[in-house]
Amino acid sequence: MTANNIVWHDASVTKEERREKNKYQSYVLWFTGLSGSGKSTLANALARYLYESNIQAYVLDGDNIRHGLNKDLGFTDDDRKENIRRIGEVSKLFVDSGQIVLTAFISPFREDRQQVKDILSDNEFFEVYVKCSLDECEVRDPKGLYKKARNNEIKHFTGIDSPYEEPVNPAITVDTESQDIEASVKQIVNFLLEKGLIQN
Ligand SMILES: Nc1ncnc2c1ncn2[C@@H]1O[C@H](COP(=O)(O)OS(=O)(=O)O)[C@@H](OP(=O)(O)O)[C@H]1O
Ligand SMILES: Nc1ncnc2c1ncn2[C@@H]1O[C@H](COP(=O)(O)OP(=O)(O)O)[C@@H](O)[C@H]1O
Repeated sequence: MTANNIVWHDASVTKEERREKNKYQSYVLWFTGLSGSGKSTLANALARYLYESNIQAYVLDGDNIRHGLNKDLGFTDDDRKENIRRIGEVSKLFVDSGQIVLTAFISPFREDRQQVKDILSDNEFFEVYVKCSLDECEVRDPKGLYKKARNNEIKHFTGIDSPYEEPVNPAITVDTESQDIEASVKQIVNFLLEKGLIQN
């Protein structure tokens, strides 16, 4: 059921004022990739780098959000869609509050990622494709989930019996098979500097 009789209330402090005071823009870096590709590792390494540069960034991570806000959702296509829709809305609130948001969700469907982009303004959504082959992710298997999926102990596992749609035109592609964590963080930081999304 949808609610009636609700009226938007304008905020007394605007997004632009918050950005002005912070001295940096607010936006979403949307990390997407297979389980084990390195989304959480890179988002957290970048958050640490930004924090030490006096820039507030907050990581929203699939595993963590599924313990709370989205604990009612599983891994069917519809549940993943709803997962990403909610995270998109939460990210939008963070951006409105002047924060940089680093999201680390598999977000396997192009359409769902596009929908998040569509609810944000220009220069508020940057897709970061964390590229890593399924073979390498299976070797890493940091949580032992691929092993379980191969043994049929987990159904609908991304890359095994559930699809992953690669980004078509991501803002950044970090190849975590050919470069180390530090090099990927540097690549993203360089992108942010070039775009004027952070200052030196
Ligand atoms: N069936 C299945 N498929 C994929 N992943 C699974 C599954 N079951 C549990 N997990 C664990 O949940 C993490 C993915 O959650 P996400 O919210 O990022 O997934 S999605 O965006 O809704 O597809 C994922 O975390 P990451 O490894 O960090 O990606 C897994 O640890
Ligand atoms: N070059 C690399 N870049 C990122 N992670 C790497 C790299 N090489 C090895 N790893 C390891 O791969 C694992 C990736 O796990 P994680 O960050 O949880 O991935 P995801 O969030 O995509 O599931 C971590 O254990 C990390 O240390």
